[in-house]
Amino acid sequence: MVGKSGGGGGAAEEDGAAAVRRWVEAGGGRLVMDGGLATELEANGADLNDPLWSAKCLLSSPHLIRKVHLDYLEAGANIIITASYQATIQGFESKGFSKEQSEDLLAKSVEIAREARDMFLKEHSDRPIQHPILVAASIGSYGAYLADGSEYSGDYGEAGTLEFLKDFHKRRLEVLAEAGPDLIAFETIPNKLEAQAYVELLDECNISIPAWFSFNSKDGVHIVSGDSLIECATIANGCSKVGAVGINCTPPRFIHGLILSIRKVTDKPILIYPNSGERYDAEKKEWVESTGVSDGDFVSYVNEWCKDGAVLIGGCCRTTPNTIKAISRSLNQRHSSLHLPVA
Ligand code: MET
Ligand SMILES: [Zn+2]
Repeated sequence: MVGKSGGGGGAAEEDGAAAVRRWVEAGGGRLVMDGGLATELEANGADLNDPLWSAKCLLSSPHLIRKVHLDYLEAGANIIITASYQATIQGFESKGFSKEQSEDLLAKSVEIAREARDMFLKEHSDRPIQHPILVAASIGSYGAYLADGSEYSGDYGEAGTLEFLKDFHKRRLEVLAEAGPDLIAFETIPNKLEAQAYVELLDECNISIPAWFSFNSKDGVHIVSGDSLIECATIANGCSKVGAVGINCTPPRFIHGLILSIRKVTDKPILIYPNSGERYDAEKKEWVESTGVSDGDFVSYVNEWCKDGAVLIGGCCRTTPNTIKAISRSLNQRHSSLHLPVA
């Protein structure tokens, strides 16, 4: 069995959705996720113009990653997502690192997040935090590793075979699971094939940590490759290790309809962490600002998403600790009356 249990743990054989429901309940019925990590690292001065994107900070500025995790925790996040989104063994090797060093860098992303959690809990030890604080190990798609924008097209050309994708992600998944996160976050999944590869790997690698599957959409109906969200959510629903299914890095205006589609095919907890509504121009490698929504507008959607059935809510690219603070306030968590053993 790969993975140590943390953040409240639970029996190893507990199914993923049951584990997430237990955490959600301990959070008073909702959990707040963090906001954009990479874009917030940039806002803190990091230069991420590199194929490793946010994972570059694992090499150059781990303290900055820890700071951003802490900023999100202070803003009220219950879940922080590690800087491993674009961290891959293959990506580090192409920078000249050995396999062992590359694996250590992956594990380091989880260690930094755990450290931030420990610091946060210590900082608040006079009035101990009772709600769950969880570390989710991010796994970005093969397209994210390619760093050519294909995580927003899901078009992998020749490489788009099930076996290739499983082989690409396998060791990375094992290393991240062994580093002791509470959850595995398969984020920004652009196509059905990659979802299938993840499901098979979770079983074949005997991963004992609950995972979430989060897809992205550009039209409010399909995921970015054009594959049907309903089919993708059905694949996630078929895996007992998947604890939650949802949408990330997608404009807020599309979320309502997407939640309704997911609900048609699964009872698993639903998670939502949209981007700010701006569009990423993959060629220019920049966010196009005009269509973004303000933190206030973003939060005006939160009630609707809750009514639709989302129980884990946060933000993705270009959302900030202020966005998360606003979400946290609006979810009105009753921290003082909650009880859950942390880590
Ligand atoms: C392109 S989506 C990126 C997700 C990642 N968790 C981040 O916020 O950096
Ligand atoms: Zn994003």
